[in-house]
Amino acid sequence: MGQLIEGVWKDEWYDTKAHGGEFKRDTAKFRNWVTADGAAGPTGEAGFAAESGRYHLFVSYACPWAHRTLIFRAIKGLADHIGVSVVHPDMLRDGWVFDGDFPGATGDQLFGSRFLREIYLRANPKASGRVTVPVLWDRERDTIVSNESADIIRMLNSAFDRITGNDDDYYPESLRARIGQLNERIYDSVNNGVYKAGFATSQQAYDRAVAPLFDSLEWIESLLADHRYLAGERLSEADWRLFTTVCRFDSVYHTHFKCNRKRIVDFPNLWGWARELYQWPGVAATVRPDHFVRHYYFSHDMINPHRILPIGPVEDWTLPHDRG
Ligand SMILES: N[C@@H](CCC(=O)N[C@@H](CS)C(=O)NCC(=O)O)C(=O)O
Repeated sequence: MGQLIEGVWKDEWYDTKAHGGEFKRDTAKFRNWVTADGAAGPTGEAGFAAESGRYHLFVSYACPWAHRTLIFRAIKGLADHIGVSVVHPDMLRDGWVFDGDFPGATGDQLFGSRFLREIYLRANPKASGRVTVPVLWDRERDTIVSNESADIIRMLNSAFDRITGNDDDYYPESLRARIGQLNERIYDSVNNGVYKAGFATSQQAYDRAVAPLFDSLEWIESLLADHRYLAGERLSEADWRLFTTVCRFDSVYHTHFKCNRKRIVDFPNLWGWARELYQWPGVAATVRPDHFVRHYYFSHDMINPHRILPIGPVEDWTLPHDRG
């Protein structure tokens, strides 16, 4: 675990001391957009046109942010157009590595690198900052398009539609304002909230994270009592962004990050909604408990010093979801 400083790897854990024991997530540094015609997107440079075979994703099956991009690749019919390299689930002194000795870890399919940081240094030999997944790589310009999952899923939602013929829209114009409101609260209190609770190094920082987390889960439970999906009757980006945290919750966050006031299975609407999304065509194959259980319990030895992986829980995600 570490970061790049002016192109040099420094092995260090998150600095929570600077913020009263609180974990602060870094902002992503590469923020270009793939667009249908290569015009510039909301941030970054122009020149990244959607083309089959041109782009590649570097991901971890363990990571909820990377998981979003794998889901969009699956549900938007992009598997034949965007390649994938999957890192090893253990993230230790060297950060993410490409060892292939774990089922589903593919190694670096483009360059045969050992470390993910080599991909960042290829894009910018003087790169500084955390070396995170997901990374969307451009094989033509030999650089990183983006390392921000929130942006990558919006690109995958629409930029390749002419190539795939799949125009399913998870960010429709009419729901954008509502999706924005949902994302804001859910990102801060749930997606990132579990990390703020789990990485807290003071009681106060933990308390400040865990109360809003469960308030938000109760609020989501009530939304899902009245509507099939978060933004109403239509499945949207907001649902997929929440799903990647929810599918890790009972097996990882509940125990390892001490988010244990309740489990997902204790919220009937949320649990049914989660099973429906899990059962959505193409999605189950992107959910890899073997990677996420191993990653969290093994990599974070400051939380779990003996690196013992837990036996449970046993939950059946294939049960009928009863949401239709
Ligand atoms: N803003 C990024 C966050 C990605 C992120 O933090 N990924 C984690 C894995 S879950 C990571 O790679 N962490 C490595 C590190 O912080 O050194 C996104 O959503 O794409």
